[in-house]
Amino acid sequence: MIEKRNPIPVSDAIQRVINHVQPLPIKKIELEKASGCILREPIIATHAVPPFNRSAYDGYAIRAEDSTGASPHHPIAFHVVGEIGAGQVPEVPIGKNEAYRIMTGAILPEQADAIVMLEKTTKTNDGFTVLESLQPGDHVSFKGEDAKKGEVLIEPGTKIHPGTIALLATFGYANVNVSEKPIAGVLATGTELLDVTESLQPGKIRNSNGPMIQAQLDRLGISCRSYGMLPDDLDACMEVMEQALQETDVVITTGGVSVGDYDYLPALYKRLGAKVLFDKVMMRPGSVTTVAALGDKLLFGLSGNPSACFTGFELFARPAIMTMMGSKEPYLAHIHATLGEDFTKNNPFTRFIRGIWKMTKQGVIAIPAGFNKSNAVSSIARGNCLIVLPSGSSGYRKGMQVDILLLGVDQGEEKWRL
Ligand SMILES: Nc1nc2c(c(=O)[nH]1)N[C@H]1C(S)=C(S)[C@@H](COP(=O)(O)OP(=O)(O)OC[C@H]3O[C@@H](n4cnc5c(N)ncnc54)[C@H](O)[C@@H]3O)O[C@H]1N2
Ligand code: MOO
Ligand SMILES: [Mg+2]
Repeated sequence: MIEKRNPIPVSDAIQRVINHVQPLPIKKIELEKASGCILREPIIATHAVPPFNRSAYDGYAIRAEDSTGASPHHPIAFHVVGEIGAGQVPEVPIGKNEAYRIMTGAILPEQADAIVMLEKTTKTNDGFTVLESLQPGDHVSFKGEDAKKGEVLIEPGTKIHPGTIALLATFGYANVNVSEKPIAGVLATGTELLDVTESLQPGKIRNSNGPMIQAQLDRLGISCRSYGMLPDDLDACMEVMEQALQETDVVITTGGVSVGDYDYLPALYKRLGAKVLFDKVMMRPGSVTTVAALGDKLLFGLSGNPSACFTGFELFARPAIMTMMGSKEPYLAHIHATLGEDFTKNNPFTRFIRGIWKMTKQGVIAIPAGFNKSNAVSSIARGNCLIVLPSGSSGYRKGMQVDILLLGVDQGEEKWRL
C-alpha cells in the first residue's frame, strides 16, 4: 500500500524550511577575504566622507566673492600664492584676490570657498584671470556630503560586494564581522549514474545533478563537500549520510524521493529519525521535493529529475543556506515580465518554467527556454529565470503579465507570493 502524500503550497513549504534555520555564528574575517560573505554588523561612518572640504577639479582655489562681477569685458586677476596637490596641506590662508593652484582631491586652503576650473582661466605673469563670477561652493566636494559621521550606511544581513568592500576600506575596517559559511554535503543517488568521465552504457546516464548542485552552491559562494554517487541501496546510503551529517551543516541529496521500489530516501529519513517537514509540494517540477530536519540540520531531498532538482534547490535550499549565512535577502529577486509565448498546458500545481528573460523596447519579455518537462536538462542550461505560472489556470497567453524569478540575482527580501 503506497503512503498517501499531502501536497502543501510552495510558500508554506518555504516557510517550514525557513522556520528551521538559524544564522550561523559570527566570525571576524580580513577585508580581503570578505567579498561574497554576509555582513553581520552595520557599517557605521567612523568619520565624515569626504573627511575635509576638497577640490572636485584641477584649477585654482579662490574666495568666490573676489570673482564677483567678472565677465569677458571685465576679467578679474588673481595672484597665485602656492600649490596644493592631493595629500598636501596648504600652509597659509588666502587673502583678497589670492589663489592656490589646486588639484582634484586636495584639501581647500583656509578662506577659500570655490574652485575655478583650469580651462576657465587665462594665465598671467603671477597668476590668472577669470571671465565669470563664481558662487561659494562651486566645484567643491564638501566634508560629509557623501556620509556624515555616525550615519548607519549599510545594514547587517547584506552581501558584501565590491562596493561594500570600498566602503569598509574607507572607514579602516581591516577586519569585519560576517557569518560563517555553511558546509554543504552533496550526494547523488541512483544505480543508473555514471561519472562525467565514463562512457555511456545501456540504461545508464551521467550524473548531471551532482555537478549542477555544486555549481548552484558555488553561485552562493558556498563550497561543498561531495559524497559522490551511490547506488540505490539503503544501507550504503545510510552509511554515507551518517558521515555527511557529521561533516557538514546541511546535506543535499538528489534522486530517490518518489514512490519507486528503489526510492530509498523516505526510508532513510525514517531510519535516521529525521522529521520530514514535507514530501509533496504543489509545484511542477519538483512536486516530490522532500525536506527533513535532524536536530538543527536540514536534509534536502531533491528530485532526481534535473529540472525538478534545479528548481528544488533554488526555491528551498538556496534561501535556507542564505539564511544560515545571515542574509536578510535570502530569496531570488523577482520582477514582472510579459509572457512572450502561449503556455497552455494545464496547471494543477504552480509551474516554474525554465525561461529566458530579456529587456526589449516593450519592456521585460520572458519565454520558456525550450523543452520544459521535469526531466529536462537542456532548458536549465538555456534559462536565466524561472517563470512562475500559478495553479488554477491553463490559459497563459502571450502578452499576459507574469512573475519571474531571476536566477543568480539576490535582493529578494520576500519570497514571491501567489
Ligand atoms: N508513481 C509515481 N511515479 C513518480 C511520481 C509519482 O508521484 N508517482 N513522481 C514523479 C515525479 S513528479 C518525479 S520528479 C520523479 C522523482 O523521482 P525521484 O526523486 O525518486 O528520482 P529518481 O527516481 O532517482 O530519478 C528520477 C529521474 O531522474 C534521473 N536522475 C536521477 N539522478 C540523477 C542525476 N544525479 N543526474 C541526472 N539525472 C538523474 C533518473 O535517472 C530518473 O530518470 O518521480 C516521478 N515518478
Ligand atoms: O516532482 Mo516532478 O518534478 O513534479 O515532475
Ligand atoms: Mg524515483
